[in-house]
Amino acid sequence: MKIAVVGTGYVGLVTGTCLAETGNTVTCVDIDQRKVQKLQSGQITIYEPGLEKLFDRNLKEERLLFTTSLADGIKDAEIIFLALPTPPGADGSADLRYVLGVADDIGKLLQDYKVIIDKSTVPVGTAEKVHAAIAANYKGEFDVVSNPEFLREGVAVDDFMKPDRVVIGTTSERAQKLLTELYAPYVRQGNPLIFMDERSAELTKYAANSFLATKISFMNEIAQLCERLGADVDMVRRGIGSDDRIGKRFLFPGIGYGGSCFPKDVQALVHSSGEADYDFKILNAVMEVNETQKRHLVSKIKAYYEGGLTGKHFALWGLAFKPNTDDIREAPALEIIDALVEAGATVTAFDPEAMNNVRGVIGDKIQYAETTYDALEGADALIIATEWNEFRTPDFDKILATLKEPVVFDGRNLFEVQHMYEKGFHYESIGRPLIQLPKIV
Ligand SMILES: NC(=O)c1ccc[n+]([C@@H]2O[C@H](COP(=O)([O-])OP(=O)(O)OC[C@H]3O[C@@H](n4cnc5c(N)ncnc54)[C@H](O)[C@@H]3O)[C@@H](O)[C@H]2O)c1
Ligand SMILES: O=c1ccn([C@@H]2O[C@H](COP(=O)(O)OP(=O)(O)O[C@H]3O[C@H](CO)[C@@H](O)[C@H](O)[C@H]3O)[C@@H](O)[C@H]2O)c(=O)[nH]1
Repeated sequence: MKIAVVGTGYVGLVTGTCLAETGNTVTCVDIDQRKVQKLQSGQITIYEPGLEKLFDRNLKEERLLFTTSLADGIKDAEIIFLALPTPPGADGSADLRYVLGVADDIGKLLQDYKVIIDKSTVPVGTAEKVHAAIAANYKGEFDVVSNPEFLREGVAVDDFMKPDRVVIGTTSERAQKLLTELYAPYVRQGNPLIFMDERSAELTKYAANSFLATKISFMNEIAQLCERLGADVDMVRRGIGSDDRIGKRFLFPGIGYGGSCFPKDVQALVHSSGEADYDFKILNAVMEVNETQKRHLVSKIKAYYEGGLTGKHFALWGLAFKPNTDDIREAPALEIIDALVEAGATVTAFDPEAMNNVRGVIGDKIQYAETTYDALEGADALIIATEWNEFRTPDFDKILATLKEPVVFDGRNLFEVQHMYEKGFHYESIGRPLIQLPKIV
């Protein structure tokens, strides 16, 4: 099939590349000229494991094309995906200006039947707005479908190629037929294509993200309780996760959820609820708990250094909002940095992929290390903010030998508490017992 993908950011590039991989010809459109030039010249613009190989192959075989011209991009396409940003507005609502702006442009360009698919995360009723924006300028037949994307950064290729499910919101039989054909190679393993109306599909996306965020905030509160009651959240997690009804995944406490989706989507659903005259109480609490959790590790650090943080120097492992991505949107590590610097401390950070992005945003507010161990030079303590695999089995003796004092604040519970104690560390993590060593400060 001939496909256009409008918006070549994270979702657009993964969608375009994975659709080309099964033999479709995909033209990706973006207004960012530099991005398009880079992609045309064969340089991938995001770090996503496994994507580059597919990108190279499909670019070389001319199934994957890039342009800044919407008219050229959609001219021959049967299907147009919108993978445009929907950032939070000042009031928390999803900003639809990009989606509706492009819909308006598409309306001026359409000449024959096409299916316009909304892959962006958008509030209930957006498919109708997109339809109206196109219909204002185009009087022929077309369909607008809500087809939310559930991929996770870091495993996005697998999530797209072998999705748990594909949700398709449309009541048009013609669009259903086309999308059944398009997605056939991806749902071969028996995972379902779930058809529903547009509004339910739009809400499904927000419900999924909000439910997962709720799971995380719930576990962060259990972790808070563990710290107060002398229980171990790792044990509680295993104890409840083995019940199929609860499930093992997304039960990891930490430094709060971040990334480009959960914070904005929970906020947007709360806003939509308000507009529908409904107070979504659970989600308000989920957001409040997350804000508290983002400050929790720094609270522990401040409590440890009774004399204050002025003049203290910290090594920070991890900047990306989660491992296997260079994405730093709403990364909790950035809030930790702000709080430490504000309290008079200095920071040297290391992240395997995200340092360039961080440099672009906060510049020399912190120092950047070449390796995990370089970051430790001259530091009073180590702080862990992202659970990259390479941080999981470090050379503890080297850490002991390099840090000024053997102190580790771990926001991701990477190490065994007992092991750290035996090694001689003062080790604080989230929701687990603290085995007290004599204070060093
Ligand atoms: N990032 C994820 O993991 C993820 C997963 C599922 C769903 N989503 C949703 O998908 C949508 C896109 O997210 P993203 O992370 O890919 O965003 P992004 O910011 O990475 O990419 C958006 C792209 O759209 C381009 N763009 C903006 N205006 C344009 C226009 N008028 N014409 C053409 N291109 C234009 C931008 O230049 C940018 O390259 C959002 O609604 C998001 O909530 C994201
Ligand atoms: O047990 C857990 C699991 C995750 N997180 C945090 O939650 C955030 C989000 O993680 P994850 O969901 O893995 O990352 P995203 O790539 O943002 O993916 C989410 O957001 C996407 C955009 O909407 C959706 O498509 C995905 O299905 C949804 O998982 C990160 O800060 C994680 O550190 C935890 O704190 N504990």
